[in-house]
Amino acid sequence: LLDKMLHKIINLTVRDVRFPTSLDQHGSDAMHTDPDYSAAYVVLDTDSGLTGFGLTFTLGKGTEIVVCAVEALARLVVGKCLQEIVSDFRGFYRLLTSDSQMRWLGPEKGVIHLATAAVLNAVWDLWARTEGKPLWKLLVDMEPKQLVSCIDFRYITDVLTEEEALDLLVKAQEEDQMQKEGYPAYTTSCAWLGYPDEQLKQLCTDALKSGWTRFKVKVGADLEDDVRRCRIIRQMIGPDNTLMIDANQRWDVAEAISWVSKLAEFRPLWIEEPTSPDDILGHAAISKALAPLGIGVATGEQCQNRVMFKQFLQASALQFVQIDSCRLGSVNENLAVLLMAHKFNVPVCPHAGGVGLCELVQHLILFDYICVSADLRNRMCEYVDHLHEHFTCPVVIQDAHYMPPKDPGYSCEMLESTVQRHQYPEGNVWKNMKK
Ligand SMILES: C[C@H](O)[C@@H](O)[C@@H](O)[C@H](O)C(=O)O
Ligand SMILES: [Mg+2]
Repeated sequence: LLDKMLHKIINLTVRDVRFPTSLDQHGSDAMHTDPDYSAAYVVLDTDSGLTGFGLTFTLGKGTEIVVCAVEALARLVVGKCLQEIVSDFRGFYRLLTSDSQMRWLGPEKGVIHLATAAVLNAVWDLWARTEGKPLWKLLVDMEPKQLVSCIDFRYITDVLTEEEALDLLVKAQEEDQMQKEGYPAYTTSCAWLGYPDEQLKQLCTDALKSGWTRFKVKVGADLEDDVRRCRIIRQMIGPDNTLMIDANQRWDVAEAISWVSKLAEFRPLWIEEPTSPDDILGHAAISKALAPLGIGVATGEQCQNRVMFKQFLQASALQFVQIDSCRLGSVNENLAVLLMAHKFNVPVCPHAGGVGLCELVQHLILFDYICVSADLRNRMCEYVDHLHEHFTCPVVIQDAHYMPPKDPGYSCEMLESTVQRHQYPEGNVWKNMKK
């Protein structure tokens, strides 16, 4: 093992891979009306022959900018051996995020942070493959001291110190239960905003048949539509199943409160991204106003970094933390957020879907359950039923639960044939399309 750890990363390639999901309105919401699910897809080659795969998620246009940012980070990775990186992973995270010239592009936000996520996801994948374990298991088996040494505590020590983090990590006990039952999931696949009612009904019927009990509906563009769609879905799923609604940042604060109040009769568990993802105090006001209605606020898929999450938690501005495997600085930064959420006693319900997000984030939420939260109340991981067939180790869903992945790595290796066909703009899928 040590031998493999000593081998060097000799090459980084990054490709722009896009799927024309907007043609069928998959993934559409009140702000993103024509998303083409895409990825900046990173491959790390080593001189041992082992390969690491990573990605970050985008909506189509602009992926080429993320690709450029990854290329700009490549020199910080190529030439290093894995041992050198993981023996001081905090240092390496800092190197990527705090490069004295490049940090001006962020810091730790926007395109440069998406690029950091893609690169670090590939490094974690490489590490897990080197150890021959799925990433979640690598984390579960790791000594707490080493785990905590991967986290950059800069800017969060006022709420979480390294010593506290060590205390929060519980001994792994519930692994067997996860192997047997899996981690509970909810589906967003039935009710994208661009789907007509007939399609929504059909998908909902199918989902109920397959055992789904928790459903998310897109809202926010037109109140009358929202009322009609929420009514349909609440009637179909019955009073005991769970409903969530997602506005994707469409409203101002007062508008969010009045709009959601009008949907309260459908008893949503949460309203997701009611307003600007940067407006912490706005979210706090919305949380306060909606609490008496029994509706929580969820956010995180566009929360820039651990510092923002810290303030959301400090301000009681969210009741559900939605970590994202490709928005934050990979596993390193997500570990910090999982631990802070636990300290504040706020459940983590990861954002997934897109392309590869389910494959990635399942590892993080399994770790969260086994080593941090040991709790399933009000907890579930998002699931979206698109594009899994393009991965070499796609997620396994059984009875609306994520079954723990068994293959070594972080599960985001794509089929090479997929990458070639979907590469933008030269792949066959795009060559003949007017886009
Ligand atoms: C553009 C995307 O599909 C979003 O609508 C999606 O991530 C969504 O917010 C979600 O929560 O799944
Ligand atoms: Mg969302």
